[in-house]
Amino acid sequence: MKLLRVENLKTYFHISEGIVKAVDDVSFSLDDGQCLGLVGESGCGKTTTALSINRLLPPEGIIEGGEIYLESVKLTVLSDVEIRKHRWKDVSMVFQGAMNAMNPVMKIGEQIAEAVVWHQQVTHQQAWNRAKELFELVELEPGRIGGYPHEFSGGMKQRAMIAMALACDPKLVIGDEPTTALDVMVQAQILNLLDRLRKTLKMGLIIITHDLSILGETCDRIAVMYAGKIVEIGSTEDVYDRHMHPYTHRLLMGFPNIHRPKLMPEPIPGSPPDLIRPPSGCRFHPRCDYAQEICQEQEPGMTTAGNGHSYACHFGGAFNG
Ligand SMILES: Nc1ncnc2c1ncn2[C@@H]1O[C@H](COP(=O)(O)OP(=O)(O)OP(=O)(O)O)[C@@H](O)[C@H]1O
Repeated sequence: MKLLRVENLKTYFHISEGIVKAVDDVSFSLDDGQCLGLVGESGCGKTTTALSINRLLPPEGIIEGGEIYLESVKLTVLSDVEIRKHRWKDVSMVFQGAMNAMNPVMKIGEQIAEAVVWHQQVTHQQAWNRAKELFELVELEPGRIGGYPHEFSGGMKQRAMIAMALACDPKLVIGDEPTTALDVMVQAQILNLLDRLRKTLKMGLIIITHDLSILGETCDRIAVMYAGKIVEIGSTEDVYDRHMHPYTHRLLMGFPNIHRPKLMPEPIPGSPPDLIRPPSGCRFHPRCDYAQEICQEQEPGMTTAGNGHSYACHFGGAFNG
């Protein structure tokens, strides 16, 4: 059975300037134990997708259409009280920058134990024992459990945040930019840790990032988002080596790549569009080197390239010459 199914999700923010179509008809799924990378530039709707799954949207954010299923539970129809039973226990999130929001005057171990008490009916002693188990699970030195946040490096704090997310043995963990503030070596260690945990705990994992180049070792599949839509999705190999969407191509060119070490990273000219008034047709057309008239006029549907690989482009693969 699929662990997660997101079907035609539309999440819009209603603000005084208009309606921000942050997630606009997004579909993807995740098998048990699988890791999916959700990638795209800032503002393309990645976090809104994750917050929709967890139903943690601010009041102006409304799920206007589509469904989200966790196994057979339709998360989109649950009341606020019902969804709380699933948060942390079934789906938990490691939030962007959360490691900087730790309580500076509380021992890290106590902060993990507090997360356990918050979500499970256990005594303080049981919570402390669980915190010790979680501490070891995320490969922090047991002797450091009485330390304070300022005594921990960024990578160690991020491990502690992951321990909190695992407090209730979730079926799915969503890491929103879990490595962004960390240096390259520590980034790789945290991604390896998440990958190991996913395999030992048999949980699903979604990694949200703007950096497509970090997902290769960890993810089974990658979904590329642009301006509120998934523009390409497929196995990691297909997205890296046989991608068809010009946006995926430009994202890959934007980061240093061990396969083409002599080439300098090239940023994508321009910036993602305003999602209150997105461009007509293909939303990427104003920034696309291969755009033709049809791209302004018609939104491309998803073209299937086999093996679960599909892309939304009228001229898929045009950059190959
Ligand atoms: N509370 C809000 N009110 C209005 N617009 C919002 C709100 N939250 C997000 N948005 C808008 O929704 C769009 C998608 O934002 P989102 O944070 O989901 O993107 P993202 O890809 O996760 O980017 P980042 O990596 O910067 O978090 C953006 O245009 C953003 O400005």
